[in-house]
Amino acid sequence: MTGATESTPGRVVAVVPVVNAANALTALRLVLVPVFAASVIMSGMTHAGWRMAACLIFAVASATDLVDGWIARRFGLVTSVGKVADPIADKALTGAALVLLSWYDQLPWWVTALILVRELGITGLRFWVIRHGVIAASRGGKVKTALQILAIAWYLWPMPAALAAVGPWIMAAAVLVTVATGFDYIAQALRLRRPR
Ligand SMILES: O=P(O)(O)OC[C@H](O)CO
Repeated sequence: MTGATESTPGRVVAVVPVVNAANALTALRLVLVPVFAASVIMSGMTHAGWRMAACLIFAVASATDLVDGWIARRFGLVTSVGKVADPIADKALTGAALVLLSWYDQLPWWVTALILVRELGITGLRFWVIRHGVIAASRGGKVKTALQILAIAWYLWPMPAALAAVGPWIMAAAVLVTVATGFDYIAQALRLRRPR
């Protein structure tokens, strides 16, 4: 699909189509969430084969997070819809994974609750300031998502106890960055809402 070009007196504004490859990958990530959840449920976190399948689906869905951002920047397909939808798709995927891990007693509920409160709160914050500007994912936000993905994949993949014991440490790092970047976004939102 090609982008249209819109002219206004004195300036030319390129209009990027909302239906583009980058946003399609974001949508694919959302579609993979129930497929991933079904495979975790099939595993009951006890069946090694289903756990591996769940982990691989989770990895593919997470990889779309890297690729959609790269495509959007490389081919000039950055849209406001994409900037808002991308973090929402990430949160749907990691949120589903965290809830399922807690449901199957792999992760304390307070960890899942803390991360979900931050993720849903920041999504709400993005809509609260949307009239003033878009809060795009920051570098810290991307590090946070990468840590969450690594930690979740670690919990999902069946492995010997000595290796599995590393998982909580990765999750602890993810929690710290999740909270710290949450405060950073709050500061950004307050700056955007400040009367000029
Ligand atoms: O920390 P957030 O809410 O900006 O989310 C970051 C995104 O998940 C990165 O793709």
